[in-house]
Amino acid sequence: MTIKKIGVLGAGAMGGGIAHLAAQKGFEVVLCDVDMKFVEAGVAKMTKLMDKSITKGKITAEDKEAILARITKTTNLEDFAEVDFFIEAIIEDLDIKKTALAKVDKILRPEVIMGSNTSSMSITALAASTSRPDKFLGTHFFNPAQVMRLCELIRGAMTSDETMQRAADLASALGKTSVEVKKDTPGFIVNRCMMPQFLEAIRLVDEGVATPQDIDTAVKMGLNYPMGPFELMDLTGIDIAAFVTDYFYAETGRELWKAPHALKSMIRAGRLGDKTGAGWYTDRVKK
Ligand SMILES: NC(=O)c1ccc[n+]([C@@H]2O[C@H](COP(=O)([O-])OP(=O)(O)OC[C@H]3O[C@@H](n4cnc5c(N)ncnc54)[C@H](O)[C@@H]3O)[C@@H](O)[C@H]2O)c1
Repeated sequence: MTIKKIGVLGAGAMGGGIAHLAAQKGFEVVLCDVDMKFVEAGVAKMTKLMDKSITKGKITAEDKEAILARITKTTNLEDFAEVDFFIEAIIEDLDIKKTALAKVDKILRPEVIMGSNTSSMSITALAASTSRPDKFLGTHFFNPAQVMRLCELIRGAMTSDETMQRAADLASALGKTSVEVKKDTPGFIVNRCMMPQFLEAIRLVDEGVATPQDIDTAVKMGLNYPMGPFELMDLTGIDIAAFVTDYFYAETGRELWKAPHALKSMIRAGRLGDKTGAGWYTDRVKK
């Protein structure tokens, strides 16, 4: 089956980005959320981004109209009946995801592959809520999906080789480099590599070795990273970092993943990063 139409459930930061990317690449898209206002907000965000691209001469007004025309906006799951590939990008809650996936599974044609954009949950557990665990995998895009080059493809316990190959082909058609995560492990590859760096950086602060600012400077200048760990945590959310490390600890019991004191203090103080106006830094968000 040739993939022409992609279904995306959840029109937030990731679902909206994936829908935009797919429509840019010439796919028809069905974008669904619980309320039309969320779908409209997702489309408004892509429209704003495309208006900027027009100003910069990267795309034309006709390109923008063609991209938007490829997106069907809906709150009705039945509209997924004709899609050739499905991606779930809703809230990071296992029960809510499982309930939604079970409903969508009944609507999709039997041969259609289902991907989840979860950043942490077990692909095997999500797949078990459907009748097609062999045709279910993790399709982990990064934020913003239109820009970031990677897509992690995660095997659940039952995912078939054919499903992995077809998902890799789709990722490539979407302009992404994909990597195969052979086992359904917490954090997959990227978050598993990134979290120890966050935690070690926080421990350096706890030990009084250096300030967040100096650690960021050291990492950027010494390792040639585009951002330091504290800047990146402020951008992506300190609560997310805490959630992820608590989840890793609960799943593995390894001391390595125990949240350091300074991380807990930030959460208790309600300093969650840019979204709350302050995090490790107080001057990143423009008033
Ligand atoms: N934000 C990131 O940086 C990032 C990066 C990679 C992966 N992820 C993962 O992607 C997924 C989506 O994250 P996000 O940041 O886009 O979240 P978000 O909060 O921006 O958007 C989630 C959307 O899902 C909708 N939704 C919730 N329940 C629904 C349901 N039952 N049916 C239909 N729509 C529903 C919400 O209304 C909302 O519009 C999560 O699993 C998250 O862990 C996020």
